[in-house]
Amino acid sequence: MTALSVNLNKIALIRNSRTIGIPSVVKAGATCIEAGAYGLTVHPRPDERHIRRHDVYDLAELLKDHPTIEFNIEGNPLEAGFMEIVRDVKPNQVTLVPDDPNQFTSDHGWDIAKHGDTLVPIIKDIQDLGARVSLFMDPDPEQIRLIPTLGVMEGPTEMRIELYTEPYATASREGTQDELETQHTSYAVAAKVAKDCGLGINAGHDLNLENLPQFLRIPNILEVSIGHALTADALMMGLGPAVKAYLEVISQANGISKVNQ
Ligand SMILES: CC(=O)[C@@H](O)[C@H](O)COP(=O)(O)O
Ligand SMILES: NCC(=O)COP(=O)(O)O
Repeated sequence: MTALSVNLNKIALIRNSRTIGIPSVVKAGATCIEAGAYGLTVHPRPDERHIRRHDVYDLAELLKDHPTIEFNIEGNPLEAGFMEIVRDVKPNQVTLVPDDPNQFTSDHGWDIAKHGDTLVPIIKDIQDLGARVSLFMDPDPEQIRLIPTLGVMEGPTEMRIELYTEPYATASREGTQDELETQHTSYAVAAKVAKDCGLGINAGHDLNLENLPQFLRIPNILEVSIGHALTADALMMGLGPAVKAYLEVISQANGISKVNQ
């Protein structure tokens, strides 16, 4: 069953637009847990435009009362302060994302050929903390095939990739049927290559209630992390009902994908 990790970035973004602390990121996290989310995701960016450093520690405190709920922290490990937060919090998963500090949003995966050697000691440090490492990747088989050559597959924790799904989501929203099928096929091929390399497969960015069913026909997607669209849906239906709506779509899609596996 594909796990749903709810990204709380946009709750924090709304919270930051006033100085009175609402909506509470911690209360939103608790609501997601109550609704059945498998995990919580945060992306503390250097400019703290949404998730602030204290949010990460506050959520870590909440999750001490919920030991089965996974905590996924995303970010660029080469940015100052990120690894300090990871070492302090020791999350279940760390998703490494090659974002520049002033990027509007995440919009590309790692170039393993160029940065793989730099990532190796970072990956090993994170694995030594007991956390799973997920590398944010474009659906590029050649790049994905380079990951096992880094010597990080034999560590104490599972190695995963997170497929950056914005191109698929954009094709689903505004592309032709051929463009959508082409994108979907590229992700299916990338997922197969990752599976054959022994990598676990996560996915995220611009996934929503409309584009998830088709995407999850790709087998072996272990986790989707969703925040922007889920928060928009929550403004209309409530956060708890929105989480439940995503869980329902995922469980139905998984039922379909089981047939294809
Ligand atoms: C890595 C990724 O695709 C998202 O998790 C990212 O956190 C989105 O960042 P913003 O919420 O700042 O757009
Ligand atoms: N890794 C993707 C994520 O956490 C949320 O992305 P989005 O749903 O906000 O686009």
